[in-house]
Amino acid sequence: MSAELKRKAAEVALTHVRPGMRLGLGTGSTAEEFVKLLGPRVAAGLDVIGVPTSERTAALAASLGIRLATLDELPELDLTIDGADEIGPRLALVKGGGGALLREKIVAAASARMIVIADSAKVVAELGAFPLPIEVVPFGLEATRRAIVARAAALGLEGPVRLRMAGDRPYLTDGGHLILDASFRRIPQPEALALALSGIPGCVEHGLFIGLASLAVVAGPGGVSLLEP
Ligand SMILES: O=C(CO)[C@H](O)[C@H](O)COP(=O)(O)O
Repeated sequence: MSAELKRKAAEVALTHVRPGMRLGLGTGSTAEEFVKLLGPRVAAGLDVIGVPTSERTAALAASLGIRLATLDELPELDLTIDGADEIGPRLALVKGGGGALLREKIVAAASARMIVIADSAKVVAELGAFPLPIEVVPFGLEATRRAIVARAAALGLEGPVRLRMAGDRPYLTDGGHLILDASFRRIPQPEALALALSGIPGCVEHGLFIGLASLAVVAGPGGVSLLEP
């Protein structure tokens, strides 16, 4: 997606921000467009406080003068703005392409509302073309991977479950965990898959966000559209 489309979606999301709001700040290139637009508004006097979902977003927001807090300091948020890798029916999402899914999900769950910003290519009739990120603890990695394969086989897993790499080393999340990217191609039963993955020891969190988003702002060549669950 072009930076311009990302910015258009972010601009619409910004109209939902009110003075005094406690904001969850998402991660990824689209969420960064939102943070970049929020910075000048804060400099112009908009009083909000942000809880970042990654060290990367925290650094960007701080550089723009946005007041930040931890989720422990502000455990209830008004609104989270974040991107997504896929937006499916009823605003079920796949997230975690940027590796921040654990903090993103905790922050979204602590928010009264979550607005997803994306380009129209992220909207799909069925989730699964984007490999599902699954955050796991390093201990027992291969046993956890096999358990994921065994549980997910009946729920649409078609391809490999691969350890995400950053160059020649495993990618490490902000929480010190690893990410397995699972190639489903189709996820016909997201709720059942989410439940199955959550029950696997060693699996910290998965990238299926179900029932969390209340609005999607989708920018395409023909303009911006709003999707509700
Ligand atoms: O889930 C995420 C990070 O963990 C991102 O929101 C997702 O990967 C979309 O990123 P982008 O806006 O760069 O396409």
